[in-house]
Amino acid sequence: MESSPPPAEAVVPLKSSSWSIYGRQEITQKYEIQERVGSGAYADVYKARRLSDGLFVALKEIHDYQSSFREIDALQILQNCPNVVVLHEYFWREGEDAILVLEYLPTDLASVIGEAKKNWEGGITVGEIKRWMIQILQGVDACHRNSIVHRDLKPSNLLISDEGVLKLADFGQARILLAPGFTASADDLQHHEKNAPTLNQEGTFQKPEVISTNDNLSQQDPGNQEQQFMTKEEIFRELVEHKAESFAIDEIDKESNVYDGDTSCLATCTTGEVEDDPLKGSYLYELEEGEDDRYGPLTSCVGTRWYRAPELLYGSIDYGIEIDLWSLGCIFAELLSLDPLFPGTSDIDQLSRIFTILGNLSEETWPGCSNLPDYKSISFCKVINPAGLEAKLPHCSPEEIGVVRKLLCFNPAGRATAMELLGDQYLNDEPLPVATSDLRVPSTRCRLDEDFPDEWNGYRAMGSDSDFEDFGGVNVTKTGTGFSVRFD
Ligand SMILES: Nc1ncnc2c1ncn2[C@@H]1O[C@H](COP(=O)(O)OP(=O)(O)OP(=O)(O)O)[C@@H](O)[C@H]1O
Repeated sequence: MESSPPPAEAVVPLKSSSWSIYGRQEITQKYEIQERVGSGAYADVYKARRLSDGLFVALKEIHDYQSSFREIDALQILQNCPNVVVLHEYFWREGEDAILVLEYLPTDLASVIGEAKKNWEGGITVGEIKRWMIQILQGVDACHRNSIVHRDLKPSNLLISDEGVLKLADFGQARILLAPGFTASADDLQHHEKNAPTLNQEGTFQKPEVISTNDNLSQQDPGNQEQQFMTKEEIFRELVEHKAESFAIDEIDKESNVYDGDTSCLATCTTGEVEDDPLKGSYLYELEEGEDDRYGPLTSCVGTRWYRAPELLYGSIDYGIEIDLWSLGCIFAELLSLDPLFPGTSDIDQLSRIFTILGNLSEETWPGCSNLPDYKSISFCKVINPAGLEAKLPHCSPEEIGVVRKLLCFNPAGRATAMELLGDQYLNDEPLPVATSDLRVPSTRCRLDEDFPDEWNGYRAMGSDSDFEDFGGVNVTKTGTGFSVRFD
């Protein structure tokens, strides 16, 4: 707990009395607001000090009902996970924005990568990379074991404490894939967490939980008594059932006009772009005249394209935890190379970049992919010689590339789970992961717009989907059934 006041320069309040949070008496009675630290698509985040004990917190004011609901729900379920941001309390009344009181985390993985690229000779060491990976995997594993799919994993949503502890944050797009008959009471969830399976040396899942939160992976507690094993197939079967249940919930949401933040590539267009969108016919939820569009899909998911799984780019609404695993592959590649792996400027450009490296998505690489909603609307010319991950990760060892490859598999069922990767030989081989306390942590958050203007332009462009002028090296033509993309 922080008790002493921060250095003067850290509290220079970037304040405006017009901030709506000042109108919330229940907040100002308990917290002293210090500065605004971030603004996202749905929320403003402030650094504040709890008056009772001086603890620094982040106040997240969420302007969207659905996001508030999702974030609170997910964080309550994950409250005991050391690699997920702590929700201290929340304030939410009918007709008002929700305010979440979160633990304050001064930096994030995007800043580590930015700092390493700019100032660290030799980049991030292998031992550091492994420790970051382990922490990310433990956070993602906790989500997935609780049937939560995060849906927006990216380096800037992986927040980091001064001590180097990494925590998953921004659960505004998370979905809880409920098991039939599973009610998420606090007791159930603690029990679920405690008894969740983990991977053992033989590649089967073992109960109860033995993954250590200690620094040394090899010091896991061997003393578990109960020996129940589940195969990967059994775990996936369970998750497929959860997926079906979740889909039913999406339908219910739709009927009650509480829209899901659709994560298909189409969801990233702005309203003005809809008319020009080649895949317009596939929009999931088109607004009726006079309908409230606050929760509509058209503004959701902006800013996540670089980490988005191919099935989402092709408009899948029948997906599960595997979309997070694709994002993990992109994040790990970025940790290794310090550059985003697939920095697409539009969704079609995103797919083009993926295919240029990995080869085309086809029935051979993923049987059944031709049933994806937008698969037939757009055809990509065959990439004769895919460049391969080696071309994007030229300084990486085969083992490092192997870890990324296990995640960037077209067929979602073929992607390694977080549990499996935690047991991966790569993480247990020399050089071993450094201790968390030995990780280098930047003292501030990297401002992408200031530190990396080129990348920032790319991030900004992520909001637009239909701008064919953005295509570099890709030729798009209209066909009878949709569009065809040729690589120049
Ligand atoms: N617990 C926290 N501690 C410190 N800063 C935080 C915390 N949570 C969020 N922030 C900052 O606020 C920014 C916006 O928060 P967040 O990503 O949760 O909101 P969002 O509206 O869902 O964003 P996005 O549009 O990126 O998805 C983050 O990028 C981060 O800089």
